[in-house]
Amino acid sequence: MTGATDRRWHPVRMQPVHVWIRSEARDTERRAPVVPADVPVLLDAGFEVTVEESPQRIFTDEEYAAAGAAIVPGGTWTDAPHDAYILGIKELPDEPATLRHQHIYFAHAFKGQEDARRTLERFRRGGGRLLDIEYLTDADDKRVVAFGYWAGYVGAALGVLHLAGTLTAPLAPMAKHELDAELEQAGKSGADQLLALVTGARGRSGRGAQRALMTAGLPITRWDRQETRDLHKLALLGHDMLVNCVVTHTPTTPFVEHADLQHERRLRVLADVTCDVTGPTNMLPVNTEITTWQEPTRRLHDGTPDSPPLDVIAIDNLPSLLPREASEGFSADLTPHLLGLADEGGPTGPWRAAARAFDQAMEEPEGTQGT
Ligand SMILES: NC(=O)c1ccc[n+]([C@@H]2O[C@H](COP(=O)([O-])OP(=O)(O)OC[C@H]3O[C@@H](n4cnc5c(N)ncnc54)[C@H](O)[C@@H]3O)[C@@H](O)[C@H]2O)c1
Repeated sequence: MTGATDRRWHPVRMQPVHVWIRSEARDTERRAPVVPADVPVLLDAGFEVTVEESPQRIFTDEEYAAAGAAIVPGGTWTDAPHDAYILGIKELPDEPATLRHQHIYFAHAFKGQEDARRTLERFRRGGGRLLDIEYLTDADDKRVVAFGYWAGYVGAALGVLHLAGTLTAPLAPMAKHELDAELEQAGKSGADQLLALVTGARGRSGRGAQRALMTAGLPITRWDRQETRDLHKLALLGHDMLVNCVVTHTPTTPFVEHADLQHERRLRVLADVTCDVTGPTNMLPVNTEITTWQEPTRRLHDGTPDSPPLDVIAIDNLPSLLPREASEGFSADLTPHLLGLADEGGPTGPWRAAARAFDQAMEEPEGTQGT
């Protein structure tokens, strides 16, 4: 980290830090980055907190008002004071064409897609800055806030329900107690005799996946880096379900390849939480497409006389299916870092890391991002 001082982040702040929680543009997105229960934490630290009205958010406007936030109409962030941090989860609406504020959200804008370039261009034109939550990292380069736990929970749960024959589409956001009741029922109906393997078991989503499997009573095999070093394919294929929660950037022997499908196997469901379906480190190259809330499962192989058909679940917005729990967990992790925006010496390390990632993306010449 360089010691360079940023004009926008001068150590001596005259104004309190202003966090402006915008309404989400995507109408299926019910999550919130900060929940009402955490608003007083920010207010007590001297922050100003504004929340836009939203008909779809899992927490009501009244809950935010009762917590002490100022409530304003949806979409008014465009007129927010210049120094307000505009906080959201998913993409911004297409307008305005120029972005002048500092925005905190998941923009997926640093990997060279067409949309990414357009987003960065909007920031360039308006002089604003993107502090992408994916790039809030600590000194060990580890992400400090993520939705992984509930992604793993929901991914494994959907896998269990599919094994039990009770998964119904289209999927819709639900309450955890409803999902848990379905898991317990699936367990009682025989799913508790099925074998589940969780890869990436020590990570956030791996831990969430195990929790859901325990709710249904399935026996769990847990593999992380050490257990996959010498990959035991026959052991892997001897499970009914694989819940994949691995994050790796180094090419590694994939867990399930096309040739494996001809072997005698028990495996019949792949729940791919990672969803890295087109990346160079896709651990499940038998699948190259995501699945959706409308069609959560897809058949990958019809089976052989000795082996069952194989289906995949690879939904890339799993936490949105449990919006309340996902928001609460995320807010608990993010709020202490928001406090770091008001640090005496300027915003703390993770914010500086996110700002560096943005500056780097802005500096890269056209067409080289993500290569
Ligand atoms: N589908 C969704 O809706 C959704 C939502 C959030 C996150 N995700 C994705 O889920 C994935 C997991 O995220 P996370 O927060 O759990 O990550 P994490 O970093 O907490 O955990 C990853 C785990 O994988 C392990 N690992 C790495 N290489 C391995 C290997 N070769 N064999 C076995 N284990 C290995 C690591 O040791 C670690 O324990 C990410 O790709 C993330 O983008 C998906």
